[in-house]
Amino acid sequence: MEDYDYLFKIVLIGNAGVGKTCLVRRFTQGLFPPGQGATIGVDFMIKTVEIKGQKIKLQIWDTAGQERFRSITQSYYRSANALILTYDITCEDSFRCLPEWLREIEQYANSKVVAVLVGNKIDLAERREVSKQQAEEFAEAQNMHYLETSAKESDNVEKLFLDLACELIREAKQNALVNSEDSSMPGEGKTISYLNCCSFS
Ligand SMILES: Nc1nc2c(ncn2[C@@H]2O[C@H](COP(=O)(O)OP(=O)(O)OP(=O)(O)O)[C@@H](O)[C@H]2O)c(=O)[nH]1
Repeated sequence: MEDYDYLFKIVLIGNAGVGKTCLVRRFTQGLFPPGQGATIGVDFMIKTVEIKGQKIKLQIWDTAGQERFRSITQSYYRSANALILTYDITCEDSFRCLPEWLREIEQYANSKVVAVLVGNKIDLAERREVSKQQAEEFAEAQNMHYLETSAKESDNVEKLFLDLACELIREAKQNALVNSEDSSMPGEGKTISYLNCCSFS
């Protein structure tokens, strides 16, 4: 028997050095690794969380941002339930590359994937190169949620993953509802109560 109610696959993508590995380590291990080296290919971690009495197993895939690993990392997009597209608020270049990453998502990910835009390193506010408003407008235009985080200070990191888990539960329930409507008898399977436990805003 499975020891969880839901299993979701979350993949982190974005330029090299924006802090993907640190976000994953902060969430899964509660630490900020000193002298974190570049990811080679893809790394993988699991964290089980409990939301409203349900056990949610999160499979978190941390991909290398370096261009030379792109063909390996792309192959992980397809089965992702969610993608966390990360940039560094102190590095405008990492923000300017976002359209390129969106093209990758369009090309390789499932069309139903839930995508979240994350601006990391807000502890370095004095070095900010991308305004929050700029990023919010970009995310809104792309129909994505947006959140700013600090893996170093642990700001919004739990919120990021837990809100995402809530969103994925909602999606899964909605899909189950649509599927059951396809095959249900009249009057059956028409209602569903959302968890409504958290939101990105
Ligand atoms: N100040 C600050 N530094 C951070 C934060 N997150 C990551 N860093 C630093 O940024 C550098 C890169 O972090 P990584 O987590 O390795 O970045 P990555 O996106 O996984 O990089 P690749 O594996 O090359 O794709 C490291 O020196 C981290 O210590 C943060 O929230 N604040």
